[in-house]
Amino acid sequence: KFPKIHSATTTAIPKSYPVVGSVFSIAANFHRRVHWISDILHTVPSSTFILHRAFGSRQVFTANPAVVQHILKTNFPCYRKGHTLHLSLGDFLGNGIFNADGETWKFQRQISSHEFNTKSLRKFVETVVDVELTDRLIPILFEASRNKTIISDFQDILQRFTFDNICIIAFGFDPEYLLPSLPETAFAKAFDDGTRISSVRFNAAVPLIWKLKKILNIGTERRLKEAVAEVRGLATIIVREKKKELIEKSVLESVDLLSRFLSSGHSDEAFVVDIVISFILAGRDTTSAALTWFFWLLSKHSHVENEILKEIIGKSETVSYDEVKNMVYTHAALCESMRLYPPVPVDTKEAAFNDVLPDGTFVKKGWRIAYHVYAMGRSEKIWGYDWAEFRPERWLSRDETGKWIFVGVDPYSYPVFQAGPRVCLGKEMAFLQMKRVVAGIMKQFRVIPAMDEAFEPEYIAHLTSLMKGGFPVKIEERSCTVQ
Ligand code: HEM
Repeated sequence: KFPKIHSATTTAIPKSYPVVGSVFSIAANFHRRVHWISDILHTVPSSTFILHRAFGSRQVFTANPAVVQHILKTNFPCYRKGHTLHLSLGDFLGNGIFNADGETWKFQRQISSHEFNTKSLRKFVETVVDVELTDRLIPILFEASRNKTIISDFQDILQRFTFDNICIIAFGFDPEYLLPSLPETAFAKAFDDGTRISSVRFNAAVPLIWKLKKILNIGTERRLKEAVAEVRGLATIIVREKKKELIEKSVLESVDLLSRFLSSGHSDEAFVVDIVISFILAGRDTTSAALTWFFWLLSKHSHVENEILKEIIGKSETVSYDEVKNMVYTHAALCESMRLYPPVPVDTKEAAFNDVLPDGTFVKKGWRIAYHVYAMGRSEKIWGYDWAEFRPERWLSRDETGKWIFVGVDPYSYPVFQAGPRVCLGKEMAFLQMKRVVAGIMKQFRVIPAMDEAFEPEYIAHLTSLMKGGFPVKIEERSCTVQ
């Protein structure tokens, strides 16, 4: 039993005033907005409510699977990224897939889906992930275990790992961010700032403030401008080099996403840069966040650790692509961990026309509507009385020989990867990467939190989630035995 997971409290829908709506409550809870909205959703019987923002703007929040299915699939044409997202994220993401609707989105989705076919995924695991694991991550963990030093932030190590991985997939460029010296790279730092400031814009209680700061070029808006210039500057250099490389090569040898877009006839630099930036955003902090919480939960649940070890023992030294695919229990444990700590806690759309949700809620054209992944993962209505337990077995059954079989759940009750036509393109890639990393680390090491036994880390989120303050750990070499 794991009782200390953030427990829901009864929280009423905030009071709304003329003109300013619930701006005071929104501002007061801004630092804990994910938990606050989640608590309200657990309190209201319909699991859906309308938040009144300033100047008549409205945002619907829901944790109801039937409503999620309606938004993401049944009435997909109505629920788009929309104006507010486009405006808030546009400076950083341009027209990249995360910020695109209609034909621009369709085109990017079509071309990039080739990057996720079986051949590309196998190559990703057997080259990109394996090399980074063997040459960079394992040596760092080995040094820490041998010298008995504390790794002050394992989350940072995992972020560096996934950043290198995704840059290779997206650009064919290795930023070498995970090195023993843990270098500062201007590109990664600028990327962080760009994401954080864009997310604050999107969630702002009074958007007029960031708009004024932008006009005056001060504070965070000034930093955003610099960060965007840095990210786009480097990305443009890489695009130009890649263009030259593709002219020199008689056949297409590169398999990165950038090469695919350039060879599909798209030479507009700004657009190709947009596409690549969205992919880096998609692939970097999502899997690192998932792995951070996974290793923390694992340290508190020895029976789960043992089951995973049983699955890993007997696999080849560098666990192969096919072996990784078949790690059923580990797959379930990752799903369970992301249920409680989803890498993307809230996802927002905007209504293109008036609509009525399946629960009767009226949605006016232009309103924002968000499905709350975090609240849904902690909903007793969806997961039952034991929702607070970390129990991978809820995703599994046994076949007649006693082997684990994975039993999925309806994606509208578990929209961790979204669902419907815009379901996450990198879902399979993410699982392969995470399972390969888990196997690689757990085969040799135990990851032990270097924090007080009773300390419960805090879940926070910008666009993706984070363990607040980082994850300090000790690393112990494992003699691979199952207790
Ligand atoms: C645990 C890891 C991951 C999680 C939980 C996750 C979750 C999500 C979610 C919730 C969305 C919907 C975002 C939105 O439209 O508002 C999404 C979209 C997307 N994801 Fe992932 N993601 C993960 C890893 C990855 C990876 C590794 C990649 C690629 C390298 C990737 C590529 C994408 C792309 C391209 C989209 C946009 C799809 C579209 O709009 O058609 N994701 N992901």
